[in-house]
Amino acid sequence: MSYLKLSGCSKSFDQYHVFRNVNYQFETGKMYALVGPSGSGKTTLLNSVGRLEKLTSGSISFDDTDIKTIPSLKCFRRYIGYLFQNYALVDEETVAQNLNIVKHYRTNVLQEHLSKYGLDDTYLTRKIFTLSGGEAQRVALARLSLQDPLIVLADEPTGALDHANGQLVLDSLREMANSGKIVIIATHDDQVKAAVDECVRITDFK
Ligand SMILES: Nc1ncnc2c1ncn2[C@@H]1O[C@H](COP(=O)(O)OP(=O)(O)OP(=O)(O)O)[C@@H](O)[C@H]1O
Repeated sequence: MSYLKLSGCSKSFDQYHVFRNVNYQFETGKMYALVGPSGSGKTTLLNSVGRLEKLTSGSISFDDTDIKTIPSLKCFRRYIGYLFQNYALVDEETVAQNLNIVKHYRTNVLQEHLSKYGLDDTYLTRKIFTLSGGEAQRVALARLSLQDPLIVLADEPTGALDHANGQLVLDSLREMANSGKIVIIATHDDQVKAAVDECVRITDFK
């Protein structure tokens, strides 16, 4: 089993302390919800793990490797995958172009990953702006599945979806956890809280 370990993590913006001295260990194969009131620092903590934010102090390691020592490209290809509330897809481009954004895959590989999320071949040439929110999030899941990262960071991934599409996202994230990934979901959604193995309350660290 592998671990993502947060040791003495603190983050401030100027004089404002978002979180202080966070110590926590996430395990592979588990799904976690990061919960707390609006503005409590969930996104900031998630982005610190994902190296989109720099910690003010402390460290984050995967097993014995400090994640900030991993070369950026390797980190974003192999270690960190993201799922966002707003999908983070390029609206004016096709589904295939969005799936090929990091690396070019053969069409049958794209089809295989789309079909896992209930999207048939006709979606490959659809532009993102023609998709529903639920379909767009399935494309984002297919992109994540192609990337196959060790750690999945999801920021309110069900926030813009109805219950059925939210459940599809949660079932897909559960499958990723079962395949040995660490899945961390920043959320306010009770549906997510009910689906995870552990709820990590960010206010407990303050
Ligand atoms: N780049 C920044 N500069 C200054 N302050 C920031 C910055 N990013 C976030 N903050 C502040 O840090 C605090 C935590 O924000 P964050 O988005 O992490 O909270 P959150 O718990 O994810 O909130 P929500 O549930 O509303 O999404 C907020 O007060 C926010 O204004």
